[in-house]
Amino acid sequence: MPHAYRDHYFHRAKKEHFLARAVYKLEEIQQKYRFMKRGDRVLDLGAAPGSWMQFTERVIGPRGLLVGIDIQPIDHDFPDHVVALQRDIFDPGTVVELAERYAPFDVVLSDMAPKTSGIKVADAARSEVLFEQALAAALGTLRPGGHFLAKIFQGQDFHRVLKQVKQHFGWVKVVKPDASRKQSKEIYILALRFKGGRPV
Ligand SMILES: C[S@@+](CC[C@H](N)C(=O)[O-])C[C@H]1O[C@@H](n2cnc3c(N)ncnc32)[C@H](O)[C@@H]1O
Repeated sequence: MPHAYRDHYFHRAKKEHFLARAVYKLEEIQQKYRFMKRGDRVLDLGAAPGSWMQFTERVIGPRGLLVGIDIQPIDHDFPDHVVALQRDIFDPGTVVELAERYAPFDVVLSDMAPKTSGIKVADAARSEVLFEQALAAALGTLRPGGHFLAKIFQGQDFHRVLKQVKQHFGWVKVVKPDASRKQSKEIYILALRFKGGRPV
């Protein structure tokens, strides 16, 4: 990581033994909206290296279930109620496996991000595709009344994507946590109260 990015949150994550500074974005959203509860079943997409998993595992406790997936390996020792899988969300078998083996989920999280090229329009377009894939996974695995939180880089298609989310959830809010770098185009869409299932 370039030295310039080693900010307050980076050092805090090291000190508090979190695998990434990203944890503070989820912590902030959870503290404000309390959308995850003890005993929940949670799916975390784009979970490597695993800081959201570390945080979520503590929120849901041993009676919950956490499934984290990433194309990269998730190399961390988690307790028994946590499953870490190396999978590509674009592989059609991934959502089928999640739906058949682990659904229904109370909450679907996605912090998935493309490898950035520095070309803002291209990076936003790839992030929007990842977001739509996360939304499809959520629609196929959430229980009615469940919640969805996902990252997206704001680009040309942002409002179309937001409209799509609003069709499926009772309450939707765009959130920019303090821990998200100001210069970054990333924001999170928090969508509560899934209106109902659709087959995978
Ligand atoms: C910002 S990182 C996630 C950090 C994570 N939330 C944490 O707290 O440790 C974004 C992740 O999205 C993953 N990702 C990107 N494309 C993916 C895909 N097609 N399928 C699954 N994961 C993907 C990347 O491998 C990367 O690990």
